[in-house]
Amino acid sequence: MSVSCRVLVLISGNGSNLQAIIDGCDDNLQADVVGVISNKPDAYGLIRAHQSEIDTSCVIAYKDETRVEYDARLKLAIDKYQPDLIVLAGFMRILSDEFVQGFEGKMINIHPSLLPKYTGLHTHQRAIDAKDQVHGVSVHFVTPELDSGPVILQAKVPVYEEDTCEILALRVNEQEHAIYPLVVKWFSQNRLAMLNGKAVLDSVELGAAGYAVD
Ligand SMILES: Nc1nc2c(c(=O)[nH]1)N[C@@H](CN(C=O)c1ccc(C(=O)N[C@@H](CCC(=O)O)C(=O)O)cc1)CN2
Ligand SMILES: NCC(=O)N[C@@H]1O[C@H](COP(=O)([O-])[O-])[C@@H](O)[C@H]1O
Repeated sequence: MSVSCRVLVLISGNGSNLQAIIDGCDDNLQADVVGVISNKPDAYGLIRAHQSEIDTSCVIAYKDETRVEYDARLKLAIDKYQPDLIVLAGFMRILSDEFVQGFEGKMINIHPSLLPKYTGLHTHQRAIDAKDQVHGVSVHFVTPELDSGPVILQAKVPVYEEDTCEILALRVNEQEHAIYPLVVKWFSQNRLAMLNGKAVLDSVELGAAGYAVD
C-alpha cells in the first residue's frame, strides 16, 4: 500500500485552495494530488491542474438528471483514481446521502464560515449583515447533512465595519490556503500511523500561518 496519501480534489471554479494543496504537496505533506475532477468545464482550477501535470476529469450535470444519477457518474469518475482522501475545494454541488455515505471518513470540505454558523451559501454577506466582528473558515468531514460534519480545523478572521463581501472573502481565502494543506498533512499522517498500527493524531499541528479557533 502506497506510503503517500492519494488525494483527489473536486472543484467547480478558481481552484486557489487546490493550488494551495498542490503547493503543499511539494513541501512534504506526505500526499500527492492524483487527480482533479470538476463539474464545470471552464473551471480555472483545471488549468492549474494541467500546469502541475495532474490528471483531470469533468463530470458535467445533464439537464434532466437527478442528483442521484449525477452522483453515480461522479462516483465512477472518483473510483478511477482510487483516492485515500477526497477534498472538496469549492465544489458547488450538494451530494446525495447515499453518495456521501460511501465516502464518509475520507471526504472533507472547506466552508467559508465558523461552523456551525452560516451553513450553505453567501456566508460572507451574512456575516457582514449580522455585523459580526469575527468570521472565518472551517474544514470538516462531509456528511449527508450539509456543512454539518465533524469540524477538523477552523481559522478566524476579524470583520471590519468598512468591509465589503469581496474584501472579507479575500481575508478568509488567505486563511483557507493556510489551513487546508495542514488538514491534508494531518490526514496523511493519521493514515500512515494507522497503516503502521500506531495511535492516530488527535490534533492538527498548526503552522505559523494557521490557528485553531480558541
Ligand atoms: N451532502 C453534502 N454535500 C455537500 C457538502 C456537505 O457537507 N454535505 N458540502 C458542500 C459544500 N458547500 C458548502 O461548503 C455547498 C456547495 C453547494 C451548495 C448548493 O446550494 N449548491 C446548489 C447549486 C449551486 C450552484 O450550482 O451554484 C445545488 O447543488 O443545488 C451548498 C453548499 C458540498 N456538498
Ligand atoms: N459552500 C462551499 C463554498 O462556498 N466554498 C468556498 O468556495 C471557495 C472556492 O475557492 P477556490 O475555488 O479558489 O478554492 C472557497 O472560498 C471555499 O470556502
